[in-house]
Amino acid sequence: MTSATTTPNTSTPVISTTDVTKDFGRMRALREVSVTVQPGEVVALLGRSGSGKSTLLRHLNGLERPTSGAITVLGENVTTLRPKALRALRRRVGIIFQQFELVGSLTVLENVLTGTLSTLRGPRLGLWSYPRSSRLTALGHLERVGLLEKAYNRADQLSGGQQQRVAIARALMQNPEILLADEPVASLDPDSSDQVMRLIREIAADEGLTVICSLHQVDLALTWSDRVIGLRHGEVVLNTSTVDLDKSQVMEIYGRVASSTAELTAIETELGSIDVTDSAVVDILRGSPHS
Ligand SMILES: Nc1ncnc2c1ncn2[C@@H]1O[C@H](COP(=O)(O)OP(=O)(O)OP(=O)(O)O)[C@@H](O)[C@H]1O
Repeated sequence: MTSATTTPNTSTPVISTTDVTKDFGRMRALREVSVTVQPGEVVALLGRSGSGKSTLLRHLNGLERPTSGAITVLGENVTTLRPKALRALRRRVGIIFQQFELVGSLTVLENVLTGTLSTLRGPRLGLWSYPRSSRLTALGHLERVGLLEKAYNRADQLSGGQQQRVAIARALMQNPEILLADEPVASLDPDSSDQVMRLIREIAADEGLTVICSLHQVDLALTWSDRVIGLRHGEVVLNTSTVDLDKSQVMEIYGRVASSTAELTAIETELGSIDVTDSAVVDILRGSPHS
């Protein structure tokens, strides 16, 4: 695992976007997004469905190209990289998804091993086609995520939370310096969501891994991240250290930028229920100047 020693924990950001705008036809998905992420930070990307979270994450490993603006990841200008250099960069950036993307008919161990495919020559078929060192590393990662005893089970026999932990182990096979997590707990129940977020947080701390994780839930963002970047209609409306925030403040910011009471209600429903005894929130709900 690459640690913070190879990506020095200085003020040089590992990720930096400058005025990134993305249009899909006439649909503007990102609006002049400028954010930086420091080495070892765990950042939550918070926003409703359609606010641009996945689009921003996809720009960070070059799966999308911005319409305008600049993106630097691990010192590389992602927007101008040639395919070979982009593949090399992607090996340094692990990614996990809401739907885990495991092969259900394969064993858990084989699924983890597929995380090495980008570094091995030729196709692999079956456990024994992988080098012994890779198999040992994969078993180590399974132990790290608490699933060593499931190594030889079929992946589709595992619960959703367990499958996401397998996906994390698979991402670790790349020795990533950055982990992008696209709604990693959106399909999970609250307990499993907490377990997965705790695991991501622990691995980030142990390995100096930088994490950007998109989430819908304010509670999870505040509990497990160092900083929350809030998106609304593709625009950054919040970019604040978690220690400086509580849930009502997040909702207040979303309330201030909501264009109508109906939008605020929808935001509130989607980002999580709020304590209506909180005076700031009650003020917004009662007398929104935007309604
Ligand atoms: N390839 C695409 N072509 C056209 N429109 C797209 C494309 N990808 C995303 N969009 C649009 O861009 C906007 C932002 O989408 P995005 O998936 O980034 O949002 P999100 O915040 O990740 O949402 P969710 O939480 O539902 O995943 C949406 O309106 C979406 O429909």
